[in-house]
Amino acid sequence: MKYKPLAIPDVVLMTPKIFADQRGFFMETWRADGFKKKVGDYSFVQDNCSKSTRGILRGLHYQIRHPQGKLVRVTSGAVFDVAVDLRKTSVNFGKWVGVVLSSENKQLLWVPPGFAHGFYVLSHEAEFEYKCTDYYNPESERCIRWDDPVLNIDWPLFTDAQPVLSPKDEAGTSFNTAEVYP
Ligand SMILES: Cc1cn([C@H]2C[C@H](O)[C@@H](COP(=O)(O)OP(=O)(O)O[C@H]3O[C@H](C)C(=O)[C@H](O)[C@H]3O)O2)c(=O)[nH]c1=O
Repeated sequence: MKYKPLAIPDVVLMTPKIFADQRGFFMETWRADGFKKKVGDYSFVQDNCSKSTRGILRGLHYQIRHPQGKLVRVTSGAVFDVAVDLRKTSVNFGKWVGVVLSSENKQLLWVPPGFAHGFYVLSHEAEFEYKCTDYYNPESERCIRWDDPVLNIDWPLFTDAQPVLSPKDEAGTSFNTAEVYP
């Protein structure tokens, strides 16, 4: 497994070693020892999976209490995955990083607690799997709009349609009015 800190160094792009043979491939997608050494001492308590179709955008989500670290990957298709630093004391407060995650590149992204997370589906369909460091806590869920002008995220949008959002995401707040982490 290779671990590469991104422009916001707490966000880490992980590239598994792929063992390909005539049957297909094998890869280790996560090891506690390597993750603890290279990323940090986190425990995962919940695994999630979602499926979306082309042009769907989920996010930008975070839990203001019970903040979740997320180790995310795409098992089918491709998405543009975004993490936004919501830690007020961070030098990268309000900054974002984005990467393409796909079943082709098989990469994983570590999104630490303190970040908002979202993704935009680039392929016909995408299955998205992730491990979380805390449990789902709907009361503390918050959403910032994907198109917030201050965050100014450069989503690789299709020109033929606006992103498809859930009502919750349509009703997201602005970054300037969002609750953030101390
Ligand atoms: C997140 C979650 C949701 N749910 C239920 C609540 C709803 O009835 C249904 C769909 O939830 P939601 O529309 O919030 O799902 P997403 O839009 O995919 O939200 C997720 O997508 C973005 C990208 C994230 O980073 C978060 O993990 C999460 O907010 O699943 C659960 O039962 N447990 C959960 O952990």
